[in-house]
Amino acid sequence: MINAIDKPAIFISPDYVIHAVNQAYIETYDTQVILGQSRCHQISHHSDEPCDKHGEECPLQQCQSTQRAANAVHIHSTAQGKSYCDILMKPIKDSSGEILGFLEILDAIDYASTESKKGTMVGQSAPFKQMLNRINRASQSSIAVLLQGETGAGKELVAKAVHQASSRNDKPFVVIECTGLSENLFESELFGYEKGAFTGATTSKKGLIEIAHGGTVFFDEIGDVPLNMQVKLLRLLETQCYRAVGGLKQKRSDFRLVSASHKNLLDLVEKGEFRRDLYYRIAGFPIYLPSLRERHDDIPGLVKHFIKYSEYKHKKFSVNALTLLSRYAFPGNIRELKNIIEQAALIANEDTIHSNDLPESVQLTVTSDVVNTNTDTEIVTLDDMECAYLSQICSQYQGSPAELAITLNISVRTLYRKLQRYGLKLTTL
Ligand SMILES: Nc1ncnc2c1ncn2[C@@H]1O[C@H](COP(=O)(O)OP(=O)(O)OP(=O)(O)O)[C@@H](O)[C@H]1O
Repeated sequence: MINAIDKPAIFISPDYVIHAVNQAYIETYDTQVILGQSRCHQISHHSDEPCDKHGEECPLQQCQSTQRAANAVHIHSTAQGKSYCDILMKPIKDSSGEILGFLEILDAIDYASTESKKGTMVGQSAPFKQMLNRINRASQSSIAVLLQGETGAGKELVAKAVHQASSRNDKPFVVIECTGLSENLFESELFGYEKGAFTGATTSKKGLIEIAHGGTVFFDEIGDVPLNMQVKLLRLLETQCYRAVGGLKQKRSDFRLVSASHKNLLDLVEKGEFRRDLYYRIAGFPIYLPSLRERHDDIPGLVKHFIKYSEYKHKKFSVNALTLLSRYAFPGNIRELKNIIEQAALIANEDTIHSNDLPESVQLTVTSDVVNTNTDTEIVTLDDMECAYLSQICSQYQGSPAELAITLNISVRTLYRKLQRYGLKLTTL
């Protein structure tokens, strides 16, 4: 029976011991499975302890406490290295309802990775894993997905992931940028037009909705669609039918809907700026994208990833520069991080990128953050405080090192030692 499942699968008893395994599972992992002896965590995590001892949620324990199927996203050690995996755990009961064991079915997530990998979403923080869990759930059905998150948080990348992980992945993924769409453009871009429909329409043109047939349409910044066009959009989404501009024939397109907005759409509904019926049509399955501030743990991995795929792959960030980055608030999220890394790598004269190669905005905000740190909420180390303070001075001070040393009440040698330690340079040097 287990071999009838085409994804990697095992049957385990409540003590995590594997009693049945299919070929797909054996091929996924590099550790040999000995039936009646090997435990699932030894194979998938190379660990002698269950995964909840290492900060991951154990779906087996969830299953045991709820008596129902459970799922979780884990990082597994596979034959191909570390990779994301979506786990579905189902309790198997006997005729009296007693749990005999658990069926574990695994689904590899190839659109995300823990380490830098081209074309994937990089991250390993808890909020990132929660988001992956939602993406995987959404991609298994054709429910309308609404992505909500700050600008630059990765909404387009997530929309692509939903498409890539769905059964429509061999069909088109079409992006419709809703910001700035006038009424005329809205209709001709989405629905296309017939020859002679308006001055300049010398040939007929297919609309984006027709091109997307069979695939996914991503409406980016859907909150920017003006009220009068929202009615037309709702009609399209409800019926999947439309007419090209200047055309008489009704056309139909089968597409999966993914929308995104950085604005709070429910607030817009309350203000009367977004139709309530349209909101409920697009928000079948909301996915929240955490801001970079909520996933600070992912910053070092993202830094490595962006450097690796830049022109400056040989350069590296100093520990202090990374510390400053991980303290910055990133209002522009991952897009801002990517820009900052490219700028700093370009500015750095050496192979090591130091704190004072970072844009002033990072150095200044971080300094004031650190200096103003409220000791009730977070205590920073004296080294971090000193590093942030000196980096602020370095970016602003116009005098000589000797004058600065006197002001700081330290010797010039101590000043140079500290600057070298934190990878800083005075602008006047
Ligand atoms: N997890 C991630 N790993 C690697 N790169 C990422 C990740 N998330 C986002 N990016 C990159 O960050 C940049 C911004 O992402 P994206 O355009 O998807 O954001 P957005 O939320 O759609 O932005 P906007 O709201 O401005 O449209 C892109 O270059 C994207 O490739």
